[in-house]
Amino acid sequence: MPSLTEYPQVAAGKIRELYAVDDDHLLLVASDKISAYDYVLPTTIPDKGRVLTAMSVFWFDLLDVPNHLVAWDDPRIPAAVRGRALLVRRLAMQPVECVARGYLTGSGLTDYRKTGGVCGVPLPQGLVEASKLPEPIFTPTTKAEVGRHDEAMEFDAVRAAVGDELAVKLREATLSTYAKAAEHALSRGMILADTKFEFGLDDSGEIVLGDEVLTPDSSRYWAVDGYQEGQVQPAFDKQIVRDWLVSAESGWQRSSGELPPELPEHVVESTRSRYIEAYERISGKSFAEWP
Ligand SMILES: N#Cc1c(N)ncnc1-c1cnn(CCN2CCOCC2)c1
Repeated sequence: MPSLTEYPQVAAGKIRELYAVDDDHLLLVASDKISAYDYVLPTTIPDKGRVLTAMSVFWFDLLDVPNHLVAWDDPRIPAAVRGRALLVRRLAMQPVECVARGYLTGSGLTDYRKTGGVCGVPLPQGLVEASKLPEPIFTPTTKAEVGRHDEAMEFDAVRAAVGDELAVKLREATLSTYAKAAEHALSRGMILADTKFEFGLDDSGEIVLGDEVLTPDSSRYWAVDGYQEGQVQPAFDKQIVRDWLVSAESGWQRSSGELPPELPEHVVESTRSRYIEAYERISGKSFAEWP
């Protein structure tokens, strides 16, 4: 069994790293780190990396779309990261974050209030926080460098970046995959408000779904119970952390620019439970069965 140190690191984000296994394979490793308010918090959430990896594996298996997953249990995966690592095939990743939105919130709502649409896609008047959109929309962004925000792209910018034909294929793949996932999530009592996919091309030029998929880090999940148009919905996974950080108990001021403090044990444990609950509700499986 190899050690992770044998694999050169080829990319790293706030929460995950990517290593080269060989010319054709990479290892996508999820940590237990958690971010909130654009900070990576000093406290980790035990098992978060394993839960989110298990969710990606579930979705790759459920969705009938070509994807980069080779294995999650393979001799090439070091024991130290087994269960929170995906062995994937190397793709030519496209320079677009492929976002699908079924509901209006966050930066999409901000764009709508300024322009009447999102990423140049016109929407009906009268929509409010958390409104369900008449149909899901493709609202791509750039892939910003670590520490910077992704920037909204209109469809013409996607066409300029990847060409007309591939732009259309990315939009279709994004919306069809979102629709399948949102339908399943709803059947499990969860609203998939929006999600971000990353696609690459394989050697035959086929579009292949990459990165992590449909995790609470790449998606907004809301519980159907309690959904209320017109108000900010609690994030299924991170709301406990967000609320504690802005509560008097934390002693932290978001506007201070200071790093957030360590999380108390009760917030860590509740948040761990929420990630596990999200996985078990979506997959119908027990997390205890994950390696
Ligand atoms: N997945 C995948 C993949 C692939 N299958 N083939 C080639 N490149 C990539 C790749 C390279 N960077 N990213 C962005 C996601 N990164 C994850 C780690 O953390 C940083 C962000 C994906």
